[in-house]
Order: sequence, then C-alpha cells, then structure tokens
Amino acid sequence: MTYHILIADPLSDDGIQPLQEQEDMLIDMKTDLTSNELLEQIGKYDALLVRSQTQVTREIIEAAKKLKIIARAGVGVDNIDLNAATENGIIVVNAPNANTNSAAEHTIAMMMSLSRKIPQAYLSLKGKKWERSKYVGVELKGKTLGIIGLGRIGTEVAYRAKGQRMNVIAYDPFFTKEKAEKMGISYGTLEEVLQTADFITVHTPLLKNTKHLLNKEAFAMMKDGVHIINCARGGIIDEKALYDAIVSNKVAGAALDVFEEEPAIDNRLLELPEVIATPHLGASTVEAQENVAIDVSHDVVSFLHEGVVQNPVNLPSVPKEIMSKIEPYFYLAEKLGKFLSYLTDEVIDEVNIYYSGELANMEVAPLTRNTVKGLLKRYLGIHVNDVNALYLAERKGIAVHENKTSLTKGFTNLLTIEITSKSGKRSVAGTLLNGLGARIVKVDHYRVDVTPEGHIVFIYHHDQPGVIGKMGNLLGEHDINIATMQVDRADAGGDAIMLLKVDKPVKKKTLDALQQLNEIKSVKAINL
Ligand SMILES: NC(=O)c1ccc[n+]([C@@H]2O[C@H](COP(=O)([O-])OP(=O)(O)OC[C@H]3O[C@@H](n4cnc5c(N)ncnc54)[C@H](O)[C@@H]3O)[C@@H](O)[C@H]2O)c1
Ligand SMILES: O=C(O)[C@H](O)COP(=O)(O)O
Repeated sequence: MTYHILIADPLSDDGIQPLQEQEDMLIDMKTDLTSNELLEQIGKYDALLVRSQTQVTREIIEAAKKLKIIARAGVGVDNIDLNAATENGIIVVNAPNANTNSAAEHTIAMMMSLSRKIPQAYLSLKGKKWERSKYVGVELKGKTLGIIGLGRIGTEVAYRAKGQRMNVIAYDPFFTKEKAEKMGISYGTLEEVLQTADFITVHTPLLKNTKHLLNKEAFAMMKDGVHIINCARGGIIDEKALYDAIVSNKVAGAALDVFEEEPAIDNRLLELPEVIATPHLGASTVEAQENVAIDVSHDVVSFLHEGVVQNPVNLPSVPKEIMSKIEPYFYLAEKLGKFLSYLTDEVIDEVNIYYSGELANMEVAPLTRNTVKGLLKRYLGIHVNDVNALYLAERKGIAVHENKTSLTKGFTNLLTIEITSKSGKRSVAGTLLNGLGARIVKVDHYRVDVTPEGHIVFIYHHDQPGVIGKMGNLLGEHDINIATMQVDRADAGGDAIMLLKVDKPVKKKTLDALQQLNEIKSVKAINL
C-alpha cells in the first residue's frame, strides 16, 4: 500500500526526512494551494501536514475521504476544526514541545525591543534621522512582568525574565502558590496580575474563555503606562480595546506577533507608533522548524504504520509504560465488543465495561475506546476508530461506563462487557490466558472457551437428545465444516447455547434452515 502525504505549509526539508525515508509514502509539497484547490485535491491524501496558515475547515475534512491524520507542525491547532476531525475519525497531532524555546525567546526579544523602542529607532535611523532623545526607553530590571498562562512557553518566559532581574507574577488556573514558591516567582489572580504588572504577556491558547481576555475592562484595571506583549494568539487581546487604550495613553506600547486576522497587512494597530510587530514569527527559527517537522513526521509515519502517536490532540495520549501493559488486551477488547454487537439487533442504551483482576489496576481508557469501537464496528465498519468511537457512541445516545472490580471468578484478568437495550441485558466476558492468548469465557451466564476470531455460529436451543447431531448434519449438508464446538446449558433439559467455530462464512439460507429446526430458539452468524 502506498500512502499519499500532502504538505500544505512550508516545512523544514531536514525535518521531513523521516517521511522521505519511507518507501511506501508519496509526498506532495504544495504550499500555495488556495482553499478551493485544497478542497478539490484533499480526497486523495492519507495524511495532511500544516502549520498555522492552512485553514483545515469542516468542509475540507468532510471532503477528505481517505484522510487518517492531520499533523500540525507547531502548537496551536485553532486553524483545524477538531470537532470535525474527531467526528470523521481523523487523528490530529501536533508538536507541542518543539518550538517552546523559540517562542519564549521571541517573547523576550519583543519585550526588550518594546522597552527600548528598538524597531522605531531603527526605522528612524534607516530614514537618515539621528533622534536620540525621541527614543528613550525604560529598564526591565526591577519591573514586574505579569504572565497570563504559565504553560510551556509562559514558564520559559518566566525563567528568562528572572534573568533580566524582573519580578514575575503569573496567573494560570493550574498554577498554585506552592509552585510559585518553587519557581521563585509570585502567584496572582488574574486581577492581581493585571493590577500589578508593568509588562503583561499572554501565553494561553485561544479558547472560548480566553477570547478577548484582555478587553476594555481588563485594560481599565492595569497600571497607567503598562506594556503589552502577545506572542501567543491573536484574539486573546481585543484589538479595538487595545487600540483605544494606546490612544488614550493607558498603554505605553504593545509588541504583537499574532493578530485577530492574519495576514495582518491592514491592521490599524500597525499605524500606531507605540506598536511594534512581527508577522507571526514566534516559531520561526531553524531549530524550531526542524524540530516541529521531525516530531510530526515521526507521528505520521508511526500512525500510518502502527497506529500509535506521541502527541495526539484529539485523543488522550497513553504513556509508553502504561501502553505496554494494556496493549495485549486491545485485541480482546475489540473482539468482545464486536461479538456482543451480534447478540442484539435492538438499539443499545448503555454499555458497562467491567475490568477485573490485574486489569482493575490499569489505565483502561484506551481499552474502553477499543471495546466501543468493536461494538460499533458491525454497523459503522471503517467509519469507527479509536479517535471517534466514544464520540459516535455519545452521538448515538449510548452511555458508556467503566467499572473496576476485584471479582475475577478465578481468572487473573477478566474483561466483561454488558449492554442494555429495551429487552434487557446481554453480556460477554473474556480473558487473556498466559501463553494461550485471548478467550471468550462467558456469554450471558453460560460458560464457554472460544478464541475470539473467525466465523462463529451462535445458537440458542433446548437441551435435548439428538439436537447436536441434527445441527451437525444440517451444516454438513450445507458444506459447512465445524472446527470446534462449545455447548453449555442452564439446567438439564433447559435452555442451552452452542458456539460452533466454522471454516467459512455461513450463508443466510443455512441460517434459515437451522432456524427451522424445532429445538432452535435463535441462530446468528458472527464474523469476528
Ligand atoms: N507566536 C508563535 O509563533 C507561537 C509559537 C508557539 C506557540 N504559540 C502559542 O502560544 C500559546 C502557548 O503555548 P504553550 O505551548 O505554552 O501552551 P501550553 O498548553 O503549554 O500552555 C497554555 C497555558 O495556558 C493556560 N490557560 C488556559 N486558559 C487560561 C486562562 N483563561 N487564563 C490563564 N491561563 C490559561 C493553561 O492552563 C496552560 O498552562 C498557544 O496559544 C500557542 O498556540 C505561538
Ligand atoms: O502555535 C504555534 O506553534 C505557532 O503559532 C507557530 O505557528 P507557525 O507554525 O505557523 O509558525
């Protein structure tokens, strides 16, 4: 199989080496496609690599019938419709650590340029003027830097600002006084940061709750003559409010790398002499560009080849040590889910997954996704995957619950899945037997021992003499060879089940013929 890869924004040539080394990957580098051209062409690609420029909209995602992975060579994924990607089962990955240094250094460079008016003085001198008194700056030493958003970049900015002998105060919902003490900086609420800082820099993502975080009210709370820096995302600052705050001398100056609309050619903030700006260059260093491209290239290769990634955005990442423990159960979980989907034709209202024995001590979320994937696969086929399984279940009104119990019923590990529909509950349980692999060990309250693979004929019948022979004969007449057979019953002469492993798919006319036998209550062909 050959994978078609589209690189739609400029990426470092050295960085995409891991992709270029793959014999089964054909790479198209098309960095000046219009959105219409992208829409027309996206259908043939398995992977799409972008930076912040290409807008990966719902329309594009829905036209991307083969697309499996969208890789963002950088941090912010606000140019990608994540909901649409998740709904369509497309994994999104990014490179969250690779440009942290560059963005932090750019922030410090912008702050220093702002405080000493370097860009303005440079332009003046280039205009053949020698204006020494016009460009008097302020020192950073002893000033307070307020950081809003103390994640990867905010933290690096804090350490660098301390190097400038600034006092640092930060606000982040996950930041505490104890952490502040360890870092040698101050903790503040958002208001405290706004009220005490001489320089304010934002380092949050652009989210619903960070949109216009610095607005008219926020500027009103700040010290007169405050300086503002935004090397995170346009939109965190209300540009109109910033403009007014500069014109009214509340804000002494602003350094902006990002804008509400990019490219920001006609942005009126750029007309103000107090505003210095760069065209979204925070991550534009040789090192960062090489590193982001390497990170996402590795994820694209490992996802297309092995289904695993390091930096998923729309799927929780599982640490390697946890993954190595739960991976052997993936197969069992998916097969049990699929088996169970055949036991009812009714709408499923609820799924309960019981993890017992050693499974009860593990991080089981990926197994839950695999179980639900298996359950939905009978109807959704390739349209359900690890990325969208839980989303699709929720959309179909199926409540999924994880339960952990110590009851192992004699097994070292036991995975039990129970579905509830209008007419009641159905369940299946399986285990991993040391050295023997996966087994289905229980169907409803019947005990069995079946490998969860291949073609299975599942029969509910009355336990009575001769029934097994009759079924064997009938299957023989229909050219179906029985490989293994498992039978269990509630009581002698009562209800019973039979699981027949057969060598090939059983046709409808064979199932209909079995159903005609008096002893048979129901019969299903299960293909795992
Ligand atoms: N200019 C550039 O070229 C460039 C380069 C890299 C990253 N970025 C941007 O910088 C930003 C930060 O990136 P990062 O890697 O540090 O992300 P991160 O996820 O490590 O940190 C973001 C922090 O913001 C905090 N946060 C969220 N909502 C908040 C709120 N309402 N108030 C205060 N804090 C809040 C989070 O708790 C988190 O700690 C992102 O927007 C990213 O896209 C820009
Ligand atoms: O979020 C990011 O990583 C930065 O905004 C960098 O964007 P870029 O890859 O377009 O430079």
